[in-house]
Amino acid sequence: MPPAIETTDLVKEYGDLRALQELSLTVEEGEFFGLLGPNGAGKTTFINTLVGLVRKTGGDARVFGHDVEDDYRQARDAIGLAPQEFNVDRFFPIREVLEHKAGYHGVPEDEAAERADEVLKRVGIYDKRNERFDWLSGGMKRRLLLARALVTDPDLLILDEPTAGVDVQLRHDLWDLVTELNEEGTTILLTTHYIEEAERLCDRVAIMNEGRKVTVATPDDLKTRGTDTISVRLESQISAGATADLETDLGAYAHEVTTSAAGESLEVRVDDGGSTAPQLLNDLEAMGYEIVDLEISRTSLEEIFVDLTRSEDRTVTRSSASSADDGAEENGEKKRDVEREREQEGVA
Ligand SMILES: Nc1ncnc2c1ncn2[C@@H]1O[C@H](COP(=O)(O)OP(=O)(O)OP(=O)(O)O)[C@@H](O)[C@H]1O
Repeated sequence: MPPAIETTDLVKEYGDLRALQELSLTVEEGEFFGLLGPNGAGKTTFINTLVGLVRKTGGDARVFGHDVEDDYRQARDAIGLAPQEFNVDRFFPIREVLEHKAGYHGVPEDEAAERADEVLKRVGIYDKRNERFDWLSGGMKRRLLLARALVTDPDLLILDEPTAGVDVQLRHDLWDLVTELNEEGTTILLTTHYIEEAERLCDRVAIMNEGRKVTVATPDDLKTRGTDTISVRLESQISAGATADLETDLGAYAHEVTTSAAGESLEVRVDDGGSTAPQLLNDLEAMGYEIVDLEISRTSLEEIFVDLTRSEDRTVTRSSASSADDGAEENGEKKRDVEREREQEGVA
């Protein structure tokens, strides 16, 4: 079986802005895969390329082996997309919106009605089935986007920030539901700004920055890339002059030694706090310090993420020749994208 998603050297340019820069990424069938990156990293552009809302400038993109442009229909039919934006027809009851969506992807009428009811129950808004989109609360709208993504029974579910702005209860409901779907065999691609969400749900995550893949790893592997901090409280004070000596004496394993202003505690940054702490204790005692308390803290995934995507200049590569006209053209493309999406989603 080919991978659920396979891109090779994928490039997308909006005018002179390179939103995707030779991005090669593979998501295996059955994986729960996270896409992380700061605002503007290219996550939505990547997704939109897969679902045919954006035309790639270069490279290759396949979904279950189907080229996303040459075999658009097969690739698109395999995907259920819950986008970031609410792009739902506002004039029909939501049950009909789902029926239209299923019909658009070739599901016969009777079956479409059954599926619509089934997914409305599954996401917990069946009692709202005869209401229109605008009458739903924000959280219910998010549930509906998920229902619409599921109504075609997709092999690949793409969730673009599904829990942005939802309350804690709904976030947990959605987590449970997508975990269940993944356990049933659906491959999931999730973009999120909540590191905790990625850590909790994903088998692997790709971190993107400025259209490039920075790294791909399991959340656990990522965490091992961070450093630990050992905080030590001392009985006696460290004199101002002794701090430099400490740095030299502990230099074999300490990346950084910081002493408090009053000199009664210090923080030592090391690779692995657990295995280094006994050595540090010995060394400090040998120097004549008495230890009152010691605590080890790990770098959070969030800190590692910030570190990996730290950038002097947050803007994506854009030539200095960029003009106001280019901007208008890009906006035009954005508009065309939305129109195409509406067309494809069965909206007017
Ligand atoms: N249609 C468009 N026309 C011009 N530029 C665009 C268009 N769509 C996206 N961009 C630009 O491409 C870059 C990547 O945007 P994209 O929306 O893919 O990022 P993202 O990682 O999804 O960001 P966020 O986390 O804020 O949703 C940004 O600089 C954005 O301004």
